[in-house]
Amino acid sequence: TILGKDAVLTIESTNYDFIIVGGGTAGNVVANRLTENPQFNVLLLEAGPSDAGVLEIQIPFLCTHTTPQTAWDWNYTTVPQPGLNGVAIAYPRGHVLGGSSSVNCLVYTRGSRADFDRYAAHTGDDGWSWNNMLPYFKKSERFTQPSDRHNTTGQFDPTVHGFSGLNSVSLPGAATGIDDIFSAAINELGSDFAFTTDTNTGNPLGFGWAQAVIDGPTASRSSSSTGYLAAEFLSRSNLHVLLNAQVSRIFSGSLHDSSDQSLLDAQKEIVLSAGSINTPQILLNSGIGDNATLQGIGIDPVIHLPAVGMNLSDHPIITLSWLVNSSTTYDDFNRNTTILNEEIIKWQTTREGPLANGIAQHIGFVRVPDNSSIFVNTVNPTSGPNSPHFEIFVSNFLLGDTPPDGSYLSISAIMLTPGSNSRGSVSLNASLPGSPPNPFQPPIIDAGLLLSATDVPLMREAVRNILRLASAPAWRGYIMSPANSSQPSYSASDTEIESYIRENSRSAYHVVGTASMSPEGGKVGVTNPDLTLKRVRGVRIVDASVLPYVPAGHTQATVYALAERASDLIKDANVE
Ligand SMILES: Cc1cc2nc3c(=O)[nH]c(=O)nc-3n(C[C@H](O)[C@H](O)[C@H](O)COP(=O)(O)OP(=O)(O)OC[C@H]3O[C@@H](n4cnc5c(N)ncnc54)[C@H](O)[C@@H]3O)c2cc1C
Repeated sequence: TILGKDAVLTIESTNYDFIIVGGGTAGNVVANRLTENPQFNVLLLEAGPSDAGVLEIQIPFLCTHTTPQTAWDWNYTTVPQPGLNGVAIAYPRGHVLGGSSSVNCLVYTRGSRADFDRYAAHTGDDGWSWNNMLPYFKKSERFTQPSDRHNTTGQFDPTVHGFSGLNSVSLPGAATGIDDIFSAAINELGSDFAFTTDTNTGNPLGFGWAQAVIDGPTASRSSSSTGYLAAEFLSRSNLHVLLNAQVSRIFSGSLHDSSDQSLLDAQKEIVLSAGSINTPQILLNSGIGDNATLQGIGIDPVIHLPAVGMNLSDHPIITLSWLVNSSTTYDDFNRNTTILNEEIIKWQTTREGPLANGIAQHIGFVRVPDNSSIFVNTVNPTSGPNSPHFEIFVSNFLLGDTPPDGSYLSISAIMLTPGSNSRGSVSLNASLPGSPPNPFQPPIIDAGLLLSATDVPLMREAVRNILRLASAPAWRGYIMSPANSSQPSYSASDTEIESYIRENSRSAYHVVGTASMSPEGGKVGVTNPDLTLKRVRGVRIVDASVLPYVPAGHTQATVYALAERASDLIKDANVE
């Protein structure tokens, strides 16, 4: 059942075993898995509206139209970022059923084996190791034929994928004019650019076809809502979904003074799945955080957990673009509504065509050698052997503000291994001295980007690799000139590249770590390895905020797998 906001009073009169806060990527997985047990009565509370029928969400290529500053975005902005020349950046998060899985850019990457072995070592729980998490990646995944039904033999490794899960994944669903050129370019370059069949095996190094959370047969975005809350699950009598319902705090306490607020009880557990920004916000508003800081802003401390909202970790991204000699790039879809509308009609009638593609056709992962001068006086921030330092992906259009004319190629790099000083935070905005913050106001967000000694050198290495890729002979006659005169050239100095990086890097929106897990009994951290909130009974956190380090890849696949394991942990802990 999905209930509108008016249903609050009905909700109050009902007895729930579990209340899940946040119908996003992780929350919907948990809602689905817990309600497999007909004995469990589950309420899922989502602050945002329904995703039903929203074309911008459904059509893969329109993913860049879903944020920032839309009705499906929390529309957050960070504080000025010292690492980005003092600029405050947009910091989107999904505010809609499906959460960020309804608005993200669909790229499906899992990170490296070493990332998960580091989570296991960090928590002392081998359940988080790659070998133990691979079954959960597979459980969540349904690898589908791409929408153009092309032969995918040799384009992915079926042994590491799942084929009967609830989150659809596929290879690009429409060929583009750059596919053959890209293949020729990586053949010409070899070494770091060598072809790899699949970057999701746990050893991502190399370049290959990009996978995305697109359901091939319907050419549509697969989100936690389309998969885990499909009609067959919503019809379960023990699953109740309340939309437009924003949770202010957990634990009983006074309401905020408005008639449309309610107190709800969970008999077994509250599961916080509000994401890396809102989960710590709810905890802090509930008096769970650093005692002195909470007192300072007029909140009565309940549990002293200083790590709440700290340790925020994220990936910086940089894009270089070129004007190209082509009439088949996707730029027109982003600047001409007549052309876009024609394509939308084609997509609706055939479930094929360019709009079935996401933002990346090709992807690759590069590791900087251990003996690089970057690491002479600093710790190598890699999670372990064979783990990449940066990712490169290729787009058949200008990723960014579309110029009024011209056809473009963009190559972007994400620096995957922020150093230990690159940590931001989520804190509360105490607007009026002496009165507690309004829990419905946005928190203060610091993304902590590009603050460590290794960050810019690794970004610079990534930019040099983009330039190497773009200068492969295969692109001759295709790439014409840089799209932007400030873009560094192949012969640019380190200083020139650094200034481009500081000026143009933005977030890849892979924020984690603000309610990190740590060993049982550990003094730092927010949750135990089984994701229970430290020093509290009956509260668990299941979302990206529990990851103590950002994985070396886009984060949604990790969140799906994490939520699948968390569901098993919750079920095991609540056997009658
Ligand atoms: C624009 C963008 C692009 C991205 N691109 C990619 C990509 O291409 N590939 C990739 O792998 N990852 C990508 N990511 C990251 C990825 O989507 C996230 O890491 C992941 O979805 C986070 O899942 P989550 O469950 O932690 O949080 P979310 O999915 O954000 O879910 C949190 C949910 O809780 C709800 N909520 C929050 N506060 C409250 C409250 N107080 N009361 C009730 N409900 C509340 C929210 O509305 C939301 O629905 C992107 C993210 C963004 C924002």
